[in-house]
Amino acid sequence: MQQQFEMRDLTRIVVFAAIIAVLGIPGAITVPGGAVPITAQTLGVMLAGAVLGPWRGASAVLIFLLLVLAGLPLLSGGRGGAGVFVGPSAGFLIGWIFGALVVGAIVRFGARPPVWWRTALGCFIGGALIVYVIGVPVQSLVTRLPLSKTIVTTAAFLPGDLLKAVVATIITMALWRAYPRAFGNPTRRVAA
Ligand SMILES: O=C(O)CCCC[C@@H]1SC[C@@H]2NC(=O)N[C@@H]21
Repeated sequence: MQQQFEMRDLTRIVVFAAIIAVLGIPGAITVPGGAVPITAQTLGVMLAGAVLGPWRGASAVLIFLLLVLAGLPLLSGGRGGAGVFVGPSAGFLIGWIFGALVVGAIVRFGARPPVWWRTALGCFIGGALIVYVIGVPVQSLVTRLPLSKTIVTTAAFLPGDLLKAVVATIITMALWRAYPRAFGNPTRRVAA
């Protein structure tokens, strides 16, 4: 029964879709020579997977992206609409769905409570590497920049994405201690 989808799950999913949107408010950092910006929204993708688990986390990202597709200006810098899904960021945006899925799978592997090092590893592998694996080839195709050169521009994302994985880990561990219900159907509580 634990896997049953509840109304509260939908609420959690919508809350995390909103968190991803809010993280777009500070805007983006343009990478010199790169067509894809640095954005805090990947922190929201990591948190969605780490806190909600793979499927609910990916659903939060999917809802966010559907709202963007519908034209809501929810991407950093107030962008939205179908155009972003055929632009240089397209693969990264689709990669966010799989990224959240992988973050959640790694963090949730072996059940709860979340373990800090696996949370950090999951956030970095899912929230950064998996996103790059899908995003970089698409960026290369769209911009017609050789793959090797596109990979070089991707290095600019690494420091920020590492930092975001650390921040996502700290928030996830703190949230588990303070409010395990956020994770949905907690079966075990950690000692304070
Ligand atoms: O708003 C956009 O158009 C950008 C979406 C994709 C940004 C990618 S996701 C991985 C990497 N880390 C970042 O901070 N930016 C890129």
